[in-house]
Amino acid sequence: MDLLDIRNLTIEMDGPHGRVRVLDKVSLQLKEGEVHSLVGESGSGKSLLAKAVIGVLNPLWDVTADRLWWNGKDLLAMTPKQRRAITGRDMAMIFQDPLAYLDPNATVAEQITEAIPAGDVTGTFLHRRVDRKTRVANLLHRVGIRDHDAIMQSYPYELSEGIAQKVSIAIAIAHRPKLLIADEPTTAMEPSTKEQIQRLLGKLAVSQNMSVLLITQDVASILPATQRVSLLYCGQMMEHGDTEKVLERPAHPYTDAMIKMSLQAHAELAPKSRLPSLPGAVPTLRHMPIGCRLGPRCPYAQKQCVKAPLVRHREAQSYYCHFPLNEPES
Ligand SMILES: Nc1ncnc2c1ncn2[C@@H]1O[C@H](COP(=O)(O)OP(=O)(O)OP(=O)(O)O)[C@@H](O)[C@H]1O
Repeated sequence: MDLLDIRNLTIEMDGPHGRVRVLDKVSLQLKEGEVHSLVGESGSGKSLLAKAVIGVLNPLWDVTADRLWWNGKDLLAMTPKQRRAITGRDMAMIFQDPLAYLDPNATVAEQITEAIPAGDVTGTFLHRRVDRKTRVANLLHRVGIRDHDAIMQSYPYELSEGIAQKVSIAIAIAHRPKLLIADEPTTAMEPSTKEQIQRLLGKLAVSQNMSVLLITQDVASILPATQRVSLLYCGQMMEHGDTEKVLERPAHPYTDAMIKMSLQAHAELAPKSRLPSLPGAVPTLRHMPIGCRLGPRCPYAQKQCVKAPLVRHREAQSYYCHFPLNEPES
């Protein structure tokens, strides 16, 4: 059974110019212990999808789904209190700018201690104090911080960006969540730190049997750890599947373009060379194309694309496209 099972999730909201559909029948499944990357350009709906999972969407928006299940339970049928209980116990989230989320006035040790569930620490006052300190040290060790004595006493402003993100991960995993949502956790970091954090998330997924939903705009940045990948464009799912398969033989023109853009961005570009991006611009919410929303920008689009494509499968890949690329020769 999937830990998270989302089928045809749609989110609509009323804006000044009428009703807009910000997520359009999006499906995504997440298994226990899997690192799953959710990739898409800015405004594609990645954060909204994450917010729908943790249940913090504006209550005035219309949220419908054939299925929004957590561990076999229907999240949409729950009361806000029941959902908060599940989110608080089973889920955690980290963000792009860890320093903005850490308390500037408390030491690392104080902040991690606060995140350790009270029931985990028992015994006499003295015993609890020693136990807490050991647990904090263990958590720092688990996120790859060796010099934990010095880091424990530090305030956030004394930490490098990479260490601060590791501390925020230590805080997030202190209550042993089943799902960690990492919303662009390495976006502004330098490449070596980026890779360290990505590998750490991959290692933690295995050692804690924790699923990670890794949200990013850059398809190349997911490589070190992720097993499955989903690509969102303008609130529609374009393709998802086994990361290696999807990146080696993308079926959707959007995936293909994202991979090429990313590879070029990471390569040494000759001066004045053009990035191979899609023509045109991302449409605004008011002017969403009908059918496949990539249509007007897609080099392979034909008349048929004004009808939203149904999901199609090949091996460990699923995609939503009438004219897929890299079809196996028959
Ligand atoms: N509170 C809101 N009110 C109105 N529109 C919103 C709101 N939150 C998000 N949107 C719109 O929904 C769409 C998806 O937004 P979302 O934040 O999920 O994108 P994203 O893929 O996470 O982008 P980024 O990578 O920039 O964070 C965008 O067009 C955004 O303008």
